Amino acid sequence: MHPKALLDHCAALLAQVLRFDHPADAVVSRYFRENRQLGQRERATLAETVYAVLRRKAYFELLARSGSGPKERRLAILGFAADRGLLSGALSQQEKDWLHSCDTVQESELLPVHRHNLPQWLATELEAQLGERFMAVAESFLEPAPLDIRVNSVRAKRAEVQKALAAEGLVAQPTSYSPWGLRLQGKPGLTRLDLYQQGSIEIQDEGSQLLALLLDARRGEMVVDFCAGAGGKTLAIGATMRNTGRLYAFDVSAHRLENLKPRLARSGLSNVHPAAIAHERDDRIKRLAGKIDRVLVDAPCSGLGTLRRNPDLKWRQDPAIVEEFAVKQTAILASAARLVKPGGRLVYATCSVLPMENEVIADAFGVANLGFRPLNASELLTQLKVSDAASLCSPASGAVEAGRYLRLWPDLHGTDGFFAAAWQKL
Ligand SMILES: C[S@@+](CC[C@H](N)C(=O)[O-])C[C@H]1O[C@@H](n2cnc3c(N)ncnc32)[C@H](O)[C@@H]1O
Repeated sequence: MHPKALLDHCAALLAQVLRFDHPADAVVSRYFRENRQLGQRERATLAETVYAVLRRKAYFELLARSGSGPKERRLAILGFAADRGLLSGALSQQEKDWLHSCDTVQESELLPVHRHNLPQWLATELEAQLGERFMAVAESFLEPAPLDIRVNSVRAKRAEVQKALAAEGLVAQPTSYSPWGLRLQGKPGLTRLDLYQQGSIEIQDEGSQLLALLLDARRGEMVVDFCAGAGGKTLAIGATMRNTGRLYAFDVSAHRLENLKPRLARSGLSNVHPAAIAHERDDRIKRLAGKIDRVLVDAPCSGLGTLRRNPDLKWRQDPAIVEEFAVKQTAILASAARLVKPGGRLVYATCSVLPMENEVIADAFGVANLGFRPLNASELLTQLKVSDAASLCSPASGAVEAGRYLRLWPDLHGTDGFFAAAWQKL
């Protein structure tokens, strides 16, 4: 495809994505379905251009104030995710001169908003929480996430998978904290590999793997993954149970649970029982009350810990939506807690970085549920032989002891932003 046509596609797709009426990945997929003539490379350039613009939208909009032509085209030029030579072939002389002048802008001259590229409400929240670390965290969210896989311990060993990947010419290193993880160099396609087709690997951020690890589900237990979705954590939990016991995968979205089925088939797990529930007080939940050894609540949340992958979220969420999530999270956690039997473990987790969806929910649950003993995440992970577990957890704050909560950050741990709290039912 001629670079001019490719740039036109980028601008057209950006115009759709920047309406923010649907998630960016859904808009991109729809655009690809509607434009079947686009090849693999062109699709990659289009998607990466859109994501580059979403990441640095505030900065690019500043640059786009100068220049001429439709705004989406200017943004697409700034974010264009292929080499400059190719881009040049698509630009007028005036656009080339404008782009050259944009290249000379010094970072030191920029206002904070043009460096952190966050909406003001979110910048304020994060700055209040992070103080001097704020800009480092914000900048870490501007980088694309690495590609992590989880080795399915029911099917294979991590070292074997690393070797098998090497035989395919793929470089992968063991992850720093998760015992099952490998981090790939670059972003190779993995789904065509036998390793993937035969269920030895799943694509999963290292942070997600650590949440499943924290539940520490054992052989023969009764376990519930309350918000299982497409089952990323379900599969990891099922493997820690060595394919024994009974693992219920609940979700209100039957559609998401459908997406678990092919993954389940590949994984070789036969201990997983997916079931759609109407809501968190569903009769099915009532019947299991007090019977479950371990319950994971991977709660619906703003997703603001995943901005490296979903940069549109920062422009689509707002404080009112976060407030709604907090209400939902409180209700789901309270219902899920009823499942846990005495001596059993409850884990509450999110992929949000906002205290309102994390510490505030967990602290309030603790105050209202004295029958649940808070567990120290750092101690649990140390027992599970995670190296330097204390560095993955929150420092002491107010009445809360150091290490109480798991708190993952891209700048510190190279994972998405995650939170988790654990309790034991007395
Ligand atoms: C963070 S996602 C889960 C991701 C999944 N655990 C994984 O690892 O891939 C949250 C899920 O909660 C589900 N959900 C929302 N409200 C719920 C409720 N009241 N009860 C159970 N699940 C709910 C959503 O459908 C969504 O799939």
